[in-house]
Amino acid sequence: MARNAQNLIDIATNILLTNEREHSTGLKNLLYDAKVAAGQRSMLFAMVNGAFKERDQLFAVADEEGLMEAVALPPSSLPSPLPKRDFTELQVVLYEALLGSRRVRGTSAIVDLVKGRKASLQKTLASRRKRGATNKYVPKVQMPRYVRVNYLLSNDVEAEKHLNSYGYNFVPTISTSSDNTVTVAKNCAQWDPVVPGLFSLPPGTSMHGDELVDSGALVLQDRSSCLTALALSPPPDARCIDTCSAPGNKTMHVASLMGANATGSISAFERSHQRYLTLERRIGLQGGEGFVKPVERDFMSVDVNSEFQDVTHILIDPSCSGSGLVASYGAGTKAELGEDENDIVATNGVDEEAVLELARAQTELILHAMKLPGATTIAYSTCSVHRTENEDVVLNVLNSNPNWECVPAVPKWPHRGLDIDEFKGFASKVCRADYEKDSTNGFFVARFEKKEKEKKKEEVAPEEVASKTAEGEVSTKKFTKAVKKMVKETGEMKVKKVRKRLAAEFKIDVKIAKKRLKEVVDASSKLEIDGKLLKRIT
Ligand SMILES: C[S@@+](CC[C@H](N)C(=O)[O-])C[C@H]1O[C@@H](n2cnc3c(N)ncnc32)[C@H](O)[C@@H]1O
Repeated sequence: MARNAQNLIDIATNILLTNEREHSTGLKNLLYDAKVAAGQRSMLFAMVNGAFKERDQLFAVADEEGLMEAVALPPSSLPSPLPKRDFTELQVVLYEALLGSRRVRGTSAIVDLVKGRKASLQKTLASRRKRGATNKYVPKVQMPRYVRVNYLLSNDVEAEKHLNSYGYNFVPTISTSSDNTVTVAKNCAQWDPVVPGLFSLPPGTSMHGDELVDSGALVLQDRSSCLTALALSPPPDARCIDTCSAPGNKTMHVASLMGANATGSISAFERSHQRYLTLERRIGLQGGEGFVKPVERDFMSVDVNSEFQDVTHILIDPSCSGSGLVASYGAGTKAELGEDENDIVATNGVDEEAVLELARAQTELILHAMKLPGATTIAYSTCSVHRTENEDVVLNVLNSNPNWECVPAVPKWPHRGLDIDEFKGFASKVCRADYEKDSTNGFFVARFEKKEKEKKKEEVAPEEVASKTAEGEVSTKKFTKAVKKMVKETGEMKVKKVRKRLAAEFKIDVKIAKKRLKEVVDASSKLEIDGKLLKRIT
């Protein structure tokens, strides 16, 4: 009996672990595939779904009871990978003991632990409910304090001197391709091995009121959040768009990478008025005025046939579920930490519909950006760990637009996409970040590039771009070329016939063709060879 019960707990634990490993939002398939006796299937469904839904509540109770520590005492005060299996089994057993069948059966050490404390755990749960305690469980995460040097206003030497004056010594960073974690000792600082211009300080270091932070020369930004601008890395003369900018951490990181002598520009879109105001302020504070232009507008409203035709590089960091945010920083205010960079729509507890809706909007943003004729490079990121918002989005985009490909983003970053068969075409090219492996929030980044042959097709002269009109989006240069060709091929022709042929070729109204033809002829100084002929036909 106890063995059967333990078997069910083990199956439930494995399902939850697989679900987490594959960053899937659906448990249904895993439950259907489980090998259990017919009579046990409904018990398994209830156990897995209940433990999954009530995770925060259960862990919060366990934490108050000191059970989290009892399951796995970290070897020191430093963050250490938690033995995931034990915690997941604890989640299942707690569910059964407190909310499910209310019985604790099984043979494992976790079952014994919960059995011994059942009465006390029940009391804690009841008291939490009575005092209306939130059911959110925030893991005690100790993350280094990350600081980025803003190269528009400062440099690494100045930053080092500044930190030295506070008693911090820069020490060499120990990092290998297999260990990308960051551990900073007391009074030490270290440059990031992957992200240029980013340094880390010990967890809990408050930078509140720091002179260089207040002046915008130093920016408090999480390590993972720096990967997007790095994946884009536009040259200093690039024309860029950030489609989802506020509060501007990634926009201003792109600006910093382009440098103080950049000749390009960044149009920073933001659709929320409140957040736009923050963006505008931060662009000013961090030295982006003139070069970085805030645009209070929904990026989806951009007419890709007539606006921003010369934009080559696009950053897309859209609203997401925020499921990767694990950091519970020790000190510092929200604004100080730049936490409000994340526009979180659905948090834990995974609302599958909400996540699918986000993924739809994320896909549309990328596909819309790809329509800009000059676009060659796109960096896409989320602070979500769900494949729905990450690899699935990349796959959908690549299937919908074969003119673009996924290319390696930040090759130095050791952790790549989910190793699942359907993603094998690009999994090694995208980056994933994870608290346990990279000492940062959960994050995802992909870089898309337009395929070479498509770039050539789209190459258009600047004067041609400027002459595009809403009247069928026909450029004067293309139109003139077509008229010349037509006249050369056919010799004299009735004007009506010319108009009709042009209208058909450019898929425009005959009236517009007439107007455009007149424009071409009026400006026909360059059409001298055919001038006579053209005058006649008009
Ligand atoms: C995740 S946050 C961006 C964080 C920002 N990239 C940073 O690093 O500071 C997403 C932001 O994009 C905005 N947004 C979402 N969809 C948008 C759209 N279609 N056009 C313009 N802004 C959008 C949201 O209002 C929100 O402020």
